Amino acid sequence: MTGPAVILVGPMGAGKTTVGRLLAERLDTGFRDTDADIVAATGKEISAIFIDDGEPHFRELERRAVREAVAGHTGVLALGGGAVMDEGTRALLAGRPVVFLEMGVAEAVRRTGLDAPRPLLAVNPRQAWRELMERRRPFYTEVARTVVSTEGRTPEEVADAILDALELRKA
Ligand SMILES: Nc1ncnc2c1ncn2[C@@H]1O[C@H](COP(=O)(O)OP(=O)(O)OP(=O)(O)O)[C@@H](O)[C@H]1O
Ligand SMILES: O=C(O)C1=C[C@@H](O)[C@@H](O)[C@H](O)C1
Ligand SMILES: [Mg+2]
Repeated sequence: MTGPAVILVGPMGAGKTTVGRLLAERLDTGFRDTDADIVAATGKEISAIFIDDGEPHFRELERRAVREAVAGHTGVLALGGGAVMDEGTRALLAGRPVVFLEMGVAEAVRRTGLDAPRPLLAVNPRQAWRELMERRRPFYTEVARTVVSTEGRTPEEVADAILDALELRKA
């Protein structure tokens, strides 16, 4: 099956973008992120798309961005945190090298508080994150070939764990 060498899924703040970039460097390949593709295509930040156009519109853009990236990218691909909620996207991911980057709520709130605003966590981030994970965990697990914990690991250590889990280390 052609397509990305690694596909990263997981909740906001799991490190898909940070670890994905590192992993692409280690594998000497390209990095692509569907959130960044959507920003580039629309000329708008993700939070602005949510506010101006609504979440359903964002999800439609995301569906298309995932399809294009899975068809056209052979390096490391990070998906938006909510992409796996779409049934067609889950079907597209079947049999591919998908990694679920996992962490607990305390760490999630610490990390997502640090940088870019996440529209879905704007109000009561702790409770919002917990509810989100309850809904999403079965889908992350369903699409994943392997689950890698990001708790207590630096992004470099997470990248190493992914290389081991997918047996991608060069001899
Ligand atoms: N293993 C880690 N340990 C500590 N901090 C981390 C780790 N991985 C990522 N971070 C930090 O957590 C924040 C979120 O990381 P990142 O943006 O890569 O997450 P993401 O999964 O791409 O989130 P989103 O779904 O919102 O795009 C960043 O500030 C990043 O530096
Ligand atoms: O988990 C989510 O639903 C999201 C995660 C981010 O990657 C962005 O795609 C957006 O902020 C929504
Ligand atoms: Mg990201």
